[in-house]
Amino acid sequence: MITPEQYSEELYKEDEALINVKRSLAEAGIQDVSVAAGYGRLLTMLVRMSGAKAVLEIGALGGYSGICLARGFAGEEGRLVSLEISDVNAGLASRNMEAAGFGGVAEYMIGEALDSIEELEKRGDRFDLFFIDADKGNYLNYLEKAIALANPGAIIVGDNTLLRGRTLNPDKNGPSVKIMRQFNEQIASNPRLMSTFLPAYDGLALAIVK
Ligand SMILES: C[S@@+](CC[C@H](N)C(=O)[O-])C[C@H]1O[C@@H](n2cnc3c(N)ncnc32)[C@H](O)[C@@H]1O
Repeated sequence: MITPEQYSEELYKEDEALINVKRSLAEAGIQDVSVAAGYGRLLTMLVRMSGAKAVLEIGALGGYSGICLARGFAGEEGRLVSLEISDVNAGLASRNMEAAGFGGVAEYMIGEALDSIEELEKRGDRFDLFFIDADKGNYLNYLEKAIALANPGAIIVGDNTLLRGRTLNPDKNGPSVKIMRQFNEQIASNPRLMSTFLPAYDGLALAIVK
């Protein structure tokens, strides 16, 4: 028997641009922790369905999710700001975005994401969709900042909310696990959010800022 995730991936094969991201990560010796294929497709659909024009991605890696997000923009109006601590990763993501036909769509801000967010706050930038996918220890901070930078009705997506099962395991209580549980609880109970939790792959939190 195959898993539901494998079945989904049989139905929807990754295309050349996304395969290229994976190939480039392997060639650079960088661990591939790109968003799962099915959730990448979901990101495209969320951007398209919501009509988001300004998207903030926290964690670029090789540009897999960046391509998925940019694919959701209808026409040429969309703008992606991507926060990445590694200049090597940001360079790779930028090249892969360009190869996928999205050159110039993304602005990469290199450094600690929280510092870059401070800069965005100073610039007065606001966003329609957030994809949180960087260091797990800052997920609660990223959630707080996303709510602060959200346009009304903005979508917040958080990846890896199950931490490969550690979130569910009462014997696992490391700092990232504790923060991820708090993040999931905040997403579920914050009165400013309408939300749900998708348990496929490594878990995905999905919320709308009311
Ligand atoms: C899970 S990967 C992102 C995957 C990417 N969103 C995708 O699906 O293609 C996490 C990325 O966050 C970056 N990162 C980790 N800590 C960070 C921080 N404090 N500030 C900014 N970026 C960070 C890592 O360098 C890595 O590239």
